[in-house]
Amino acid sequence: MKYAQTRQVMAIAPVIPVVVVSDAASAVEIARALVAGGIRVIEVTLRTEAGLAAIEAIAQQVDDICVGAGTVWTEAQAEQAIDAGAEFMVSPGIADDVNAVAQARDIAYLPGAQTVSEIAHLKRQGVTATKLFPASVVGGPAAIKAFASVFPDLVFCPTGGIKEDTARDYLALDCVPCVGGSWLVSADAVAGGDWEAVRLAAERAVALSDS
Ligand SMILES: O=C[C@H](O)COP(=O)(O)O
Ligand SMILES: CC(=O)C(=O)O
Repeated sequence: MKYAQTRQVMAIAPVIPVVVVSDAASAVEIARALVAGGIRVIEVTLRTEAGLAAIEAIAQQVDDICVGAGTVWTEAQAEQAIDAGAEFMVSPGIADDVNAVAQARDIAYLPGAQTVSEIAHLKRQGVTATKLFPASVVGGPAAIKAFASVFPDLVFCPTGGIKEDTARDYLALDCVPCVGGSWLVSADAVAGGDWEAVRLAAERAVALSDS
């Protein structure tokens, strides 16, 4: 069982941008803008029809970015995402079938948890890195501190309700190498094709790792 790759993905940038795309062409533009701003990782959710095609397009057309699939719930979705070029997978909660595919195909995987019992379940499955979702609702940095006290060997990628002005509070914790968030790629920027706004948001996100 290899989970080192998950921590490698988490080390790429202080923020994993989570995107919901409506077409593959704009997904490629988003990915290029993120790379131009210094963020070389992107999680494309499978919440839209375009998700898989977007992952494939980014994998084929954008250099120097680690593309992953988010909102992966089923074995079939996991297989399709990896075949499309996903280098990591994310689930908002526990999805044992997806974990099994991740292990079988030796790919990075970040499953979500909200409670101590869910984290304990993931740990029993061999998971050493989990996302906390929705982080702001579950209790924010204070909740992560409490979870870390009983799971000192785990790292977290809190996601959900985190913004540019609150990300540092999470990143200040030793057990949080990165956070996830959709704020870098706003719906307005995508609707207006404002890739410069995405690039600038990515630049500011890179700066979050400055102490
Ligand atoms: O739907 C949730 C996103 O995946 C991440 O949450 P966010 O939009 O609050 O950053
Ligand atoms: C919330 C998230 O990251 C996901 O949908 O996978």
